[in-house]
Amino acid sequence: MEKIRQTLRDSAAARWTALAVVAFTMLCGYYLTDVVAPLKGLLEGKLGWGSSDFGFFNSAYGWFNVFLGMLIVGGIILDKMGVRFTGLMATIIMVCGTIIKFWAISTHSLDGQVWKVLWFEAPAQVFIAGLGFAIFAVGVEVAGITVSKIIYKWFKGKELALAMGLEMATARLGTGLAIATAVPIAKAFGVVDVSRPILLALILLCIGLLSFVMYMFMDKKLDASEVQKTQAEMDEDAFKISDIFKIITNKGWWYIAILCVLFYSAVFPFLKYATDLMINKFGVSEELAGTIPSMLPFGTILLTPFFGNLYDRKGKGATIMIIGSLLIIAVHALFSVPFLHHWIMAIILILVLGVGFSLVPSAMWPSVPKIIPEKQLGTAYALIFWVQNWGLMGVPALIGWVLEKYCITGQVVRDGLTVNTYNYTLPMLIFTGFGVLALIFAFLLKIEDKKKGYGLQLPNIVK
Ligand SMILES: N[C@@H](Cc1c[nH]cn1)C(=O)NCC(=O)O
Repeated sequence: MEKIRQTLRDSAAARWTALAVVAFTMLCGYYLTDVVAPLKGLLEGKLGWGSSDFGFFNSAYGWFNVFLGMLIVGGIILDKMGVRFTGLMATIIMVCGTIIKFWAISTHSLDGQVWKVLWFEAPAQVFIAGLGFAIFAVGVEVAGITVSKIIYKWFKGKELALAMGLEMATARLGTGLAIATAVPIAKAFGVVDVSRPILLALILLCIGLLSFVMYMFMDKKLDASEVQKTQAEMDEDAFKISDIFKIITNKGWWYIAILCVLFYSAVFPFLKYATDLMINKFGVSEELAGTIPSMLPFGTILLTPFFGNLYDRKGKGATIMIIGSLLIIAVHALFSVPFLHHWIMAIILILVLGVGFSLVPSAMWPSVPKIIPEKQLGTAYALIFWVQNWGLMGVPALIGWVLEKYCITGQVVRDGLTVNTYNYTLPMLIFTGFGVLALIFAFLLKIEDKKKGYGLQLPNIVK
């Protein structure tokens, strides 16, 4: 009988270690992604950033990813050059973008300057900080797709959804820590300094870069342990530009991509404003306001791998995405009800949102390899992230604009700084709308799965 060849991925210790190392890099990236969000009030009081400046800055996340197609370029590079080269480039880009962002927020040399670029007018500081954030975002998004491919490489036919869930859980620890610690760090030592949390994020990212370099050695070892492909097999597997056409003509892929942009538009942009919502609607103090939204990512840390494991073993991926979308709608609709303003209600809703935010991603990302072949996977993930980035770019800007135009209710003095107060009913109704549309696409995906037999309702583990 032929002996089954063992590779490094057959060693549980090796594959879980590889996962831990790359997940840590993502944690560092997610920390920086969200560290500025809880500082909205301090940025307004200390640096004079209005709600639309804040929204404009947050929209920078998608500037290069969307308009320059950097995510698509990153996906093609990933499929052509492999995970080691692409991941290293992505982490270096994250560090470079953060250096620019830190400089913009800590310097006084831009004070008093207002720039107009195309239709946008904002303080020079907002533009430069946005530029840094936009560069960082190219890095973190390409790192994200690279890590998805790395996980597939190590876990295909094994605990794929659990591994993806654990990676997301670790990354979200970064989001939770960012939301919970940004204001206390900015206010530490009795002097308010909004650049301090960004400096910490920069240090973390440098450690994340070292962590990825460590992974590169593991990846080399994995490749060496696998059966070497023949030239003909490599030519057959090589990514071709025509593969993009194959991906974008796949209806199932489109349903996942649209569900992704709608679902994430109801969550990540919400998190940017969640601290401010706690202060304005639920009357929580500025110091504690980040604690409640930070329960969202912390809650997902256990649940995302839990639902991933469930999907691995029992299947029902499409149904999981439908239930997750339903929860998101319920939570945002209840957040929009004006008389529900007790902080306990806020905690309950955030916890339920955490369940929804665990359900959809735990099933969505491991479902992509069921629809798209492995050689196109990097590009397929990149294209989904590209569609998603329209939402991550547009929705924060939209909410900032809506707040400033329709929702200002007055002004208060907090810690000696005069800031606006806001009514969040309209923004929360907008988030509810995204949830409703996401639900429709989750149903369409389930129908398409039934037609095409992708196996989204089947377990991932091959016995
Ligand atoms: N494309 C990323 C977006 C993101 C937001 N913050 C950091 N990255 C993504 O969707 N990642 C998957 C996830 O569920 O976190």
